Amino acid sequence: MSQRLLLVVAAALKDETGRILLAQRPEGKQLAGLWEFPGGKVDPGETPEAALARELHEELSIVVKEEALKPLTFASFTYPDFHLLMPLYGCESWTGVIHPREGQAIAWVEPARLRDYPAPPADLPLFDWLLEQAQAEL
Ligand SMILES: Nc1nc2c([nH]c(=O)n2[C@H]2C[C@H](O)[C@@H](COP(=O)(O)OP(=O)(O)OP(=O)(O)O)O2)c(=O)[nH]1
Repeated sequence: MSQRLLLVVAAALKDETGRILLAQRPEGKQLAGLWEFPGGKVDPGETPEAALARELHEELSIVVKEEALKPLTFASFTYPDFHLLMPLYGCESWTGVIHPREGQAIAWVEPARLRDYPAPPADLPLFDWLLEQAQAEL
């Protein structure tokens, strides 16, 4: 069976203490209520980095330079309607103050606590990857 491949870009925004920003998917969206990385679909003709900078501005009102987006790892996960391919970029610098613009709750989460937040299944290996990285940095 062939499945639609959906390219979604996501960011692990990291603060000075190593915490990662999660955002709760707003009501009415697919997977509502689950905690995820900010990001979204790459539009036709858009690079992944441009798409992620755009989404971060739309969702959180911050400005991120594409050079500040560091490729980390990716998720590849089959949902009922599509196959998700989601590169995860790290980002430690931006301008502006984080302000959720779509009514979504946000949380700064220590890597060891990421698994406490109900999340889309595609994200769970990414949570584990971030924890391993944080532990390796100690
Ligand atoms: N942004 C984001 N999406 C994720 C994550 N994990 C995960 O499975 N997804 C899925 C949920 C959605 O099916 C898809 C992203 O779609 P989206 O609805 O957030 O993208 P978007 O903002 O461009 O959507 P739209 O409402 O403008 O159509 O990827 C994640 O950590 N972050």
